[in-house]
Amino acid sequence: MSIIQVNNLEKTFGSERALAGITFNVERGQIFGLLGPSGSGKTTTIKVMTGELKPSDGDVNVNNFNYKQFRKNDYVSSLGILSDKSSLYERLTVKDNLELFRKLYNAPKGSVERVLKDVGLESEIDKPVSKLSKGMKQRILLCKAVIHRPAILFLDEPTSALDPTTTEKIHDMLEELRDEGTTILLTTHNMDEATRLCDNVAFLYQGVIQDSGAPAELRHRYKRNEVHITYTDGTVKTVDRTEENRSLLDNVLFNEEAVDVRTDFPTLGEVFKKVTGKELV
Ligand SMILES: Nc1ncnc2c1ncn2[C@@H]1O[C@H](COP(=O)(O)OP(=O)(O)OP(=O)(O)O)[C@@H](O)[C@H]1O
Repeated sequence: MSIIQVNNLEKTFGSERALAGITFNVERGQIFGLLGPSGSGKTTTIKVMTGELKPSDGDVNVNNFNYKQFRKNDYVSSLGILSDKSSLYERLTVKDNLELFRKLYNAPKGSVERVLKDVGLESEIDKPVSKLSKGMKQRILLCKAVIHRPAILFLDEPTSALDPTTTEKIHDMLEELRDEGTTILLTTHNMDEATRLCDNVAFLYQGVIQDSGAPAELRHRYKRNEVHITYTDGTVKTVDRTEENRSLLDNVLFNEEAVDVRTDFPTLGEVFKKVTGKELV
């Protein structure tokens, strides 16, 4: 059974309809990406799942808890959350910050050193948080979210506005967490991030899931039926992959007339634009 089940979830704020009845499931041990431009409803979805907001309609079950039980301690302690509201005590050291959360969640001694090692920041353990760079703080916030080894991790735009090296380190850590069995639900605008990390994604736009699937499957589903041939003299020809071009394509491959033969797989960003008519920015 799926660890996250969202059925016809609706959320309205007064006359504003943030979620217009969305349905999706996440399997245990997957990284699932909610992709959408600003205002599409990603944060609202996460806030419902973390118990911060109540659904206006529909049903949500996470890790065998119904949304009506999302305020229970057992539920809350099974989650790790990283959002733009997550914060650290600037004047305390990295160690003191993380020890506070370790004790709060009853995590074993040594957990602080373990998570810091995972994000490559063990040498910063005695520094006050105020002395760290933005990328380092984000990695410490991730440590805070996972110190108690939660079953499910909710990440609201975990790498937005971070440099490529920090982003890479965070991606490595998320993959390790998945390998250990953690289920991760993240939101992002970043299609490269989604393509690299996510087992499945849902395209959210105007409070509606417009399409969903594995990134490779979506790219395959929306591919153009064209083949680009680069011949040995440098000329490039584009032909449709149809029955009547079969012998031409066979010849190209068999006679080694071409230096490159490529089919056109759109990027996930191009697929998003095709589905919604909107750039994912
Ligand atoms: N507390 C609130 N009161 C009123 N409207 C809200 C509230 N929270 C969200 N909304 C509205 O719901 C819609 C979805 O917002 P949400 O924050 O979920 O989008 P998002 O996809 O996370 O965007 P971003 O990428 O900018 O964070 C927006 O139109 C927003 O204005």
